[in-house]
Amino acid sequence: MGFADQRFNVNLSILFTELPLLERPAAAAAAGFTAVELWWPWVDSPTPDQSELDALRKAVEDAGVQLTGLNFYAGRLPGPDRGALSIPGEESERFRANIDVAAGFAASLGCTALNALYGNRVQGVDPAEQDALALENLVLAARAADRIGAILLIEALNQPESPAYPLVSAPAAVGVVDKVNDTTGLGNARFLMDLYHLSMNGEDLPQAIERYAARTGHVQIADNPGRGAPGTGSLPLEDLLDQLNKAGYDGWVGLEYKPGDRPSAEAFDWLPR
Ligand SMILES: O=C(O)C(=O)CO
Repeated sequence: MGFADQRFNVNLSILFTELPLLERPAAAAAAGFTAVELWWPWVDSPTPDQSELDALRKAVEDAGVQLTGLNFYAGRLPGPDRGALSIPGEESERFRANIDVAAGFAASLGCTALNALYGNRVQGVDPAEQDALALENLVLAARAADRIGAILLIEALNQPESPAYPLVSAPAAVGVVDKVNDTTGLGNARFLMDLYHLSMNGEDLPQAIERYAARTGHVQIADNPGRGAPGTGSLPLEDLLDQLNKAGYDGWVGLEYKPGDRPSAEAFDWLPR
């Protein structure tokens, strides 16, 4: 086993961002990838014009790549926000308005994984109120995902870079996964295991894999320190992915790292060809 045995997809919201959005799918294809994933690309709009959705769909189709993952609207990301679904008021409404738009767009491209970022804590708002709202919205999202045959992903981020985000450990995110599944009875909520975020939180990665591989619906990687390509830091990513495979995870592994001081197309030299 090793990197050559993994199915990697490129995250087009962190790699190839030097290119306009509509050029990124073709750039990923030119770099040899068959699959891509995206954060919600319209940070100011949960409900963009149909023409914008159509243009992105065409760019993905024309490039001949599969969209394997899509984040729901998450506020300004990149930027200070980390999701909208637990933020009372306008942001929650924007998330709700986005649910069917994101699910419809995913379905139109055969994408079967939707990632719902939880949202930051808001000063002056009771965390219990935010958690209750989050559960309501995640249930709506899980049902929408189920209607298109998709899973709903819930991700742990890292505390140093996302200090107001409450899900900063694998157990915290998996706890939410379990609550959503218990409420819907659908079983389609899954953990998004981002090894970079977990390592930034100081988690024991082999132990997290052993405990949570069976509830993991998607994996993302970057090296640590630096959130760069594998080999630029000190994480034993090849071994960790092997361990995930042995534990039964055979899904996509998202490359969600920064290319560094080079064009993204040159940031894949660690990959065996
Ligand atoms: O914000 C991040 O780092 C993410 O991984 C979003 O999916």
